[in-house]
Amino acid sequence: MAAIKVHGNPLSTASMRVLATVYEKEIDHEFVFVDMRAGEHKKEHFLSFNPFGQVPALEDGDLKLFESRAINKYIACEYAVKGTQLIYQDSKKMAITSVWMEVEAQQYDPAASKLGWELAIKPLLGMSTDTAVVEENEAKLAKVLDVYESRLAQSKYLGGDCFTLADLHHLPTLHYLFGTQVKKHFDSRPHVSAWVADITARPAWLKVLALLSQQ
Ligand SMILES: N[C@@H](CCC(=O)N[C@@H](CS)C(=O)NCC(=O)O)C(=O)O
Repeated sequence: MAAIKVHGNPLSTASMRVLATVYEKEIDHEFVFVDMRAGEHKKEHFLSFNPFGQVPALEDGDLKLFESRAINKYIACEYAVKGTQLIYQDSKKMAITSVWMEVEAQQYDPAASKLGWELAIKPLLGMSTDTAVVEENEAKLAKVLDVYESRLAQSKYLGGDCFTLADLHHLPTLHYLFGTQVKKHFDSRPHVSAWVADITARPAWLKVLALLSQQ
């Protein structure tokens, strides 16, 4: 029997974030497909994992978790000896990594997710893009990327010398944004551009993309 179960949908950015971690950690796992088109995430069974009715959720024995970033922190701690070390054992190094994990969640992701929705997802659904929302969030994202450019000029990865969850958490939104006009904001900043090329080429991430391409 698999060690853990990931309940999610490969098209969902938050599910992709957890899958990237599971692949980095090389953990035996079962992926339980949640059919969002059929509304499975709003039905009783899935609500027992996440009362907010959003994917992903994790089951590890008796433990049930939701919120992709919290799931990833748990996996990185619980399976510390397996696969890639996605967190630091040293508390000062980990504190710095935690700062950049918060930056991703609080500064980067709100703008990146809105842009992904407006420029990548809405066109797929035949909905029209709100250009005012795009303009506002492109400006917000550009400011965040200026900070990233300075940070990455001094540090190979956001959290420090090694690839950590602080980098990994960006991968799903990067995937959607790179098919849009927003790519230019990453390309025009040399350290950000080199960092994106590095983290998106990781074998674990390529496995997530392979799963996505089967959908
Ligand atoms: N902060 C949550 C966000 C989860 C989330 O927004 N999931 C989306 C898919 S990416 C979802 O389930 N949307 C359906 C809904 O909100 O009804 C996490 O990181 O896990």
